[in-house]
Amino acid sequence: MNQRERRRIYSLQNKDPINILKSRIDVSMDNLQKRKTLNSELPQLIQNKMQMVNYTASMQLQQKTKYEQLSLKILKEPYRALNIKQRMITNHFTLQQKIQDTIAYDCIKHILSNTDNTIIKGQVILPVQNEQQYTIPVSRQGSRVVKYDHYGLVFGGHSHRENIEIHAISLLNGQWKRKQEFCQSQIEQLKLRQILNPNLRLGCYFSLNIDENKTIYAFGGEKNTNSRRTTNMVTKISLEDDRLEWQQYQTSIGCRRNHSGIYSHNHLIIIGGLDDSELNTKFYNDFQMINLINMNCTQFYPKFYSKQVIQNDHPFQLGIAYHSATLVGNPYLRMNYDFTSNTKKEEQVDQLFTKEGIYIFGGKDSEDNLYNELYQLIIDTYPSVLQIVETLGQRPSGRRSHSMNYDEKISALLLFGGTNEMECFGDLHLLFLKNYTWQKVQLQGYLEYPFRYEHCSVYNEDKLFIFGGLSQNGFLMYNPIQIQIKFKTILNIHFKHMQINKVCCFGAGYVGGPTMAVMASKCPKQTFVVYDINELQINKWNNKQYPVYEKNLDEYINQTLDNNLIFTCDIDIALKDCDIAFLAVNTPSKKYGLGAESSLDISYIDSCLQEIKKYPLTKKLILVEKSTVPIKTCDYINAVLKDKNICVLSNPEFLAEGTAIQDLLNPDRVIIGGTIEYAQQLASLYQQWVPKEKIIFTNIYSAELSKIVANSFLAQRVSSINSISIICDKIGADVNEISQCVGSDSRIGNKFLKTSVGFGGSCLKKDLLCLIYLCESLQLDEVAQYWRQVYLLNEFQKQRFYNLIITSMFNSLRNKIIVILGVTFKANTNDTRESASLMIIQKLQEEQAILRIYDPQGKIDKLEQYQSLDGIFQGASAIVILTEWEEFTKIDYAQAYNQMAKPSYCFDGRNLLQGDIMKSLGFLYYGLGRI
Ligand SMILES: NC(=O)c1ccc[n+]([C@@H]2O[C@H](COP(=O)([O-])OP(=O)(O)OC[C@H]3O[C@@H](n4cnc5c(N)ncnc54)[C@H](O)[C@@H]3O)[C@@H](O)[C@H]2O)c1
Ligand SMILES: O=c1ccn([C@@H]2O[C@H](COP(=O)(O)OP(=O)(O)O[C@H]3O[C@H](CO)[C@@H](O)[C@H](O)[C@H]3O)[C@@H](O)[C@H]2O)c(=O)[nH]1
Repeated sequence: MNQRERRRIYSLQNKDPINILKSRIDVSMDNLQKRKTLNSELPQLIQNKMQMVNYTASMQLQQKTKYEQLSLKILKEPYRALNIKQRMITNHFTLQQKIQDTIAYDCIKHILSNTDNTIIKGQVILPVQNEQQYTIPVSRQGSRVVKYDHYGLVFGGHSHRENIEIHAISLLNGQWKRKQEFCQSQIEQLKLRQILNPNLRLGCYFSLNIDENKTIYAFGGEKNTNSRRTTNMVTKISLEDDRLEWQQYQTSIGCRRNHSGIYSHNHLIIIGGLDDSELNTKFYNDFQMINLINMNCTQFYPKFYSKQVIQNDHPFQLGIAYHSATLVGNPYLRMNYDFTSNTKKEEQVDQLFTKEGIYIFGGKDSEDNLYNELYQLIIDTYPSVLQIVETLGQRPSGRRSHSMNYDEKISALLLFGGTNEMECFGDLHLLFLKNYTWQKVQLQGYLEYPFRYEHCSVYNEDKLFIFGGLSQNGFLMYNPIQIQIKFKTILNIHFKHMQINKVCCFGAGYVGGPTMAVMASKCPKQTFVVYDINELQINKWNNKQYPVYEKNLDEYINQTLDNNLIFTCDIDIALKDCDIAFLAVNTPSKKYGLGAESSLDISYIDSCLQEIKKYPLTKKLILVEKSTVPIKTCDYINAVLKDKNICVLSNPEFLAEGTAIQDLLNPDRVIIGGTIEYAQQLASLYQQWVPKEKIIFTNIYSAELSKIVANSFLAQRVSSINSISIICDKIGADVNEISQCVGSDSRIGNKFLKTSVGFGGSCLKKDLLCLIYLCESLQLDEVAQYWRQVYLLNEFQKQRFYNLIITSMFNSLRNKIIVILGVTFKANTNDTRESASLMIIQKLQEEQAILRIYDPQGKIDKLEQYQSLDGIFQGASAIVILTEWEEFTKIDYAQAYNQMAKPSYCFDGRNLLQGDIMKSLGFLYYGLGRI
């Protein structure tokens, strides 16, 4: 670890976190004040904008003469050279007016129309590098990169050694260039020159730019790794084939590093930075311009505006360093554009100019306060202007040593990584200049790699390449990463919340009832009608004797029933003037014919379609598949109802029984597949309580398939852990411990790793079988076999459990009393469909055992059950636990043991009890996969 690194870590360790936190809170409070205007005080904001327009107009008059004398003095020399100064000035003023109008218009347009429905995803990729063939640079911090054709040229940086060479990373595939390729001659020559002249070298924390002639300019930074002194030199490197140059020039501005340097029009604009070569660290707050033709330097003093009001204080009073600055726009465009010829084009150019300038974000001052405003420095006005940009959306938190790029195609700034001293960021944010809205990119893939600061990055097409930097722990980052950005949906259709007035639902079962109750409570302005052909079922709902047992269901029914929630058997009440109809009827495994026991039976869906077909619809009906259906059921619905004015969407339900209300209130995601215009209409309901980013729009087949796949994955996890329980039984390991160890890996996760007597329920098995059937019908035999094994293992686990009971009891169960605890397929539901207990009870009956069955909620048809646990253990030989009801953990097993026949067995099909305690009480205890 070098001295600087030690100093850095020391300073991190010795920072008073409370003070840091306090200053951060101060900054946030301040921002909160500033930002309050955005939504609530819109008219005021617009007024401000208009005042600004008027103000600018009067300023323009006053300044016109001065402007004519002084305009373009610094940056506009090339304009003068082309003798178009006069035209530029005139146009500039009309332009200024338009800019202000555009800003005001943009702002109103955005807030009123809410068009930012783009989901932006970023795939984090680690490009595979071949060390044999490629020149891979050593890890480093503080290096810089510029774009050169399809390469990022990486210069300098600080690591355990001097980094004077240039590396090229392909911006197409993120691979370092082959040794034999890429301007080998230039690099070799540069190296040679550096060796000949050791003063010509690049250190780190400098700024790097490339001009239109492919000449690279570096300014400032540390001279080299050893001395680590700052410099004020400009290094100029020409990479043109036959004009290779490597020159250095002294400038008159202060030596510095961690400044920002931006190339524009033969000038370098330098902002801030710091110099710690001497004992006292000096933070700069100046704006300097280096003329790259004659190396003359000029300091300039922008007028500072905040909220369109001129400020007396300089925003960077205490200096600014470790920030990022990025140029937006291209002054050449304006120079060559004929404003008189084409008004349409003129508008486009105006749009661009509105956003032009150098954008500055982040960094810190000499007292370690972080900046988190976005500043725009407009350099081509006189005087130049520095203003705080009022942005919408979630602005990135204050940070330093991040990186910022600009992409012209999407007109957005891309801000990545950095640190706030307490944490290191791995996030990517986009600021769309179209509407000044920040949007955070949802990253996927190698999520542990992005976190870094003091890195460098370059953007090309839709990929951000990131190299070097330090990790949270201050270690150098080795892996270069690439983030591929995908824009999921850019929607310009506006939500019209009030367009949906009435919603109906076919099916008042486990899904239909709770789903409509929650929807009705969250969407009080819409009416929800639940329709079922089963009158008994409807009566139960209307009399609050719910046919389903779900925690908190009562609360939602009480809130809504007879207000905006109706249960009925009358199809007219359901379909009259209805906007959206959910199909939430049962789709069990088919019991007959082709695909029997595998394919899903959609005859109940079919019966709904027949009802709809008969009904005289008066307006367009959005028909939503809420039931789990076989793939392409949507095509079938369209075929059946082809003469009706309908649109089909797929919106599968992911609630699990026992936690239905919670799942409906906070779904992990809401998937809506189908025509986007109608999907939006449905989304407008969900948006009343589900965060926008959780609503995923897909194509309709993807939505249908994703439901079947999700349940198959869940089944696969249960079978996986159950298969391990079998191994554990053989070798004496404990499957609960394995679940804990394996589930602690965040990639694997700890859910759905509880071993059991086998998964049950109306969904997992039937949906898994539906996937198997799909594979078979597509003649994908290997894939079908893979999934079938998940199903077979589940059957085996049930069989294994009743074999365990029978063999442990010496195959002699006849007339023995066996207590069955639990018949539901899991706890907290009254549902017994496909419950493992059904099979086990049947097998024990075949052994002629006397069964005493108890379940707090579940009831199996035609089977006598105990209403409570009273007297249930008297004279029994065994207890068999089949459902993980909490009530079963609270039984006094010592007392139960005393009442039971001896030997007393306990077969725990859920690993619910503590085996050693049960054994110490005298039980012959058998769990799954545990000693
Ligand atoms: N139960 C769950 O936890 C769950 C979760 C997610 C998805 N799903 C899926 O949702 C669908 C419904 O499941 P469920 O558990 O609510 O079923 P369910 O059996 O509890 O309820 C279905 C209801 O539909 C009614 N019905 C049948 N034909 C009808 C018709 N033509 N018109 C009106 N009503 C009719 C039945 O009478 C019944 O009350 C299934 O496809 C299932 O796979 C279920
Ligand atoms: O670690 C575990 C988790 C579950 N199970 C068993 O797996 C079965 C299914 O459980 P669960 O998925 O919680 O219940 P369901 O209500 O059937 O819900 C599933 O099926 C629904 C209907 O499609 C989906 O909406 C849900 O997302 C999906 O979890 C039950 O027998 C559980 O006891 C285990 O054995 N071990």
